[in-house]
Amino acid sequence: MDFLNFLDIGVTDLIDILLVAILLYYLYRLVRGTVAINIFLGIVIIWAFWKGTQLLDMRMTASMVGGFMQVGLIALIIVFQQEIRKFLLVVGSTNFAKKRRFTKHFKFLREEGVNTELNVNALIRACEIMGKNRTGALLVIERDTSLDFITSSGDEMQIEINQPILESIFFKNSPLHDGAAIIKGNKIVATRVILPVSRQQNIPNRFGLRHRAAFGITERTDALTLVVSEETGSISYIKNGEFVAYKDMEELERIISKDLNT
Ligand SMILES: Nc1ncnc2c1ncn2[C@@H]1O[C@H](COP(=O)(O)OP(=O)(O)OP(=O)(O)O)[C@@H](O)[C@H]1O
Repeated sequence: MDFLNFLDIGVTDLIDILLVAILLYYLYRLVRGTVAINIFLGIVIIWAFWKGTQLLDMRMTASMVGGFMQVGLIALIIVFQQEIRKFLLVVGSTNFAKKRRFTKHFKFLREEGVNTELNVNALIRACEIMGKNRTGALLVIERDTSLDFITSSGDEMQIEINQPILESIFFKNSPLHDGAAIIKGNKIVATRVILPVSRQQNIPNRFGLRHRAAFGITERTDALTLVVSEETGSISYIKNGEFVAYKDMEELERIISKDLNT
């Protein structure tokens, strides 16, 4: 029963399997909810098939699929270019000082004097009023990936969030209304920020640059965005380069609060 040799498993093999499982899980989290998930699943299936043919010593099939897998590596880098970028950006710019679970044990890492809890209710109420008044708005909420690399394109500031402040920033005649506002903790840290625009083909044409900019930043980072349409007054919640569906404002508030705590 030579082919069952692979069942002879040691401690290092177990650690090896565990590490691969963790890596696959994080890869899955990165591509979850995007079109890349289908490509990712396809690759996992082909890889499992390849390993299966190798274990069963089916040499011809294994060498054919193996050849495909080797070329596939280059294709993979091209196909997952966005996700690899996002992954490296997340690894390179993670705000460890903001990680709640982390800072719970290491108080010295907390930002001094900063109320890090975002007032989601004020944010939602402001969006609701702006929607009713047909005031366009683009709000980007920072999570673990630092957004410092884009805030410099706008006007940096430190304003505690409340409903009237948000409304006055995006008021049509306000000098600050253009572009995006960046939210960090419970503060607006920049306004008039220019975001990278998404080149996704499947965004319907009725959505213009404001929405494309929201898609763009959430494709590249783990930020959350709220877009109030000037044209229709509708409020879109965009995360991971996708619209997130919600029934009413109460549900939206719950979803955002949950997303901020995971
Ligand atoms: N790259 C960008 N980064 C940040 N804000 C942007 C960007 N591009 C456009 N905007 C904002 O979007 C506004 C233009 O919105 P546009 O009408 O093209 O978008 P839309 O998605 O159709 O939104 P609406 O439904 O409000 O009309 C600009 O005035 C500007 O404030």
